[in-house]
Amino acid sequence: MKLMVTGIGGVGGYIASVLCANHKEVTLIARKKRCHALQEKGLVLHSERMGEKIFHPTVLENPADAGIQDVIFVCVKNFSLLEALTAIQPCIDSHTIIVPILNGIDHYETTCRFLKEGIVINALIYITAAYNEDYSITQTGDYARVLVDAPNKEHAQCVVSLLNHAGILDCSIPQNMDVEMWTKFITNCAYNTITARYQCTTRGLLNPPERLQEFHTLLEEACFVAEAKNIPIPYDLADSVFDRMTQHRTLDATSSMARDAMAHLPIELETFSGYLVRTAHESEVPVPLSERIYKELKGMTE
Ligand SMILES: NC(=O)C1=CN([C@@H]2O[C@H](COP(=O)(O)OP(=O)(O)OC[C@H]3O[C@@H](n4cnc5c(N)ncnc54)[C@H](OP(=O)(O)O)[C@@H]3O)[C@@H](O)[C@H]2O)C=CC1
Ligand SMILES: CC(C)(CO)C(=O)C(=O)O
Repeated sequence: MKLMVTGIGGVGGYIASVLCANHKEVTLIARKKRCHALQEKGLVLHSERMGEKIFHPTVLENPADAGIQDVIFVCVKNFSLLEALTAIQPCIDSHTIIVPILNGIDHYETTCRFLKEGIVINALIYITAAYNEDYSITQTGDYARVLVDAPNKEHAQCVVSLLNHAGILDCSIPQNMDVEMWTKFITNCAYNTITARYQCTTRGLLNPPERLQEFHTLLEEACFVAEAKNIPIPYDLADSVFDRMTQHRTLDATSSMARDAMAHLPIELETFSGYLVRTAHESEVPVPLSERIYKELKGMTE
């Protein structure tokens, strides 16, 4: 089976490691310095789930050189999605499965709309992973969980078979993918936004205490928007996400957007608060705190 991963950062590096540990024909797509580093040193993983590993898959800058693929995982930031999809088009025919594993709410629809061929899978991931200066990948924490779905369950099942490996990555098809997508989106609109705004870990939200209140309010506002879109989220979702993020994860945890903000890299602001605020306006749902923090983050990152 010919497998490709494009976007070898935190998420793509971990997904690629899982594939390399179990399959022979894996091609990684990376650009410039990252491509050269991966070609020279291999894909180096430091992981609480997988341990210390080095894999030596094929690494290319131009996806077209790899030819038609069976499955392609797209693991770039949301703002790089169209560029990455453009580059992989020569690798796609009508049987190719494309799995965009990104945060946000619209990457599945964007990918379906953009690609003329191929079978697109809806996917999301819970993980903490990041690339280091030497382009190695560090995964921390005891969780790495992917949820997938597609109109034809056999296609989604094919991705589960590739990714689900006990102790390394949990991958399954949920009962209601819309609810799962919105649950993740609501989490990101609040947790990623507040940790990026204050450039902090969860511990940094405890003091001053107003920050915790703001985190809860952001969760509530995002839940109101989901409800206005008739997404059947649980009635206590804001409370349960709040408890999960503050009580059941290490206080040293933070979000991918906070890490990017702290490193002065582009952030997925439009993917989270930008999209939420626009959707709230369309649905006439007031989201004053989301709007305020959206503007503040925009000012901080421009
Ligand atoms: N990291 C995490 O813990 C989590 C991340 N997510 C989500 O997963 C998605 C990916 O995030 P993450 O892995 O952190 O992102 P990273 O910034 O770590 O990695 C993105 C990678 O994509 C590469 N890239 C960008 N454009 C292209 C392109 N056109 N072709 C090939 N490669 C490209 C970048 O390389 P280059 O150096 O060339 O730009 C970089 O290696 C995001 O939507 C994020 O929100 C979700 C849950 C947790
Ligand atoms: C929920 C969380 C914080 C971890 O998976 C995340 O999605 C991120 O860091 O972007």
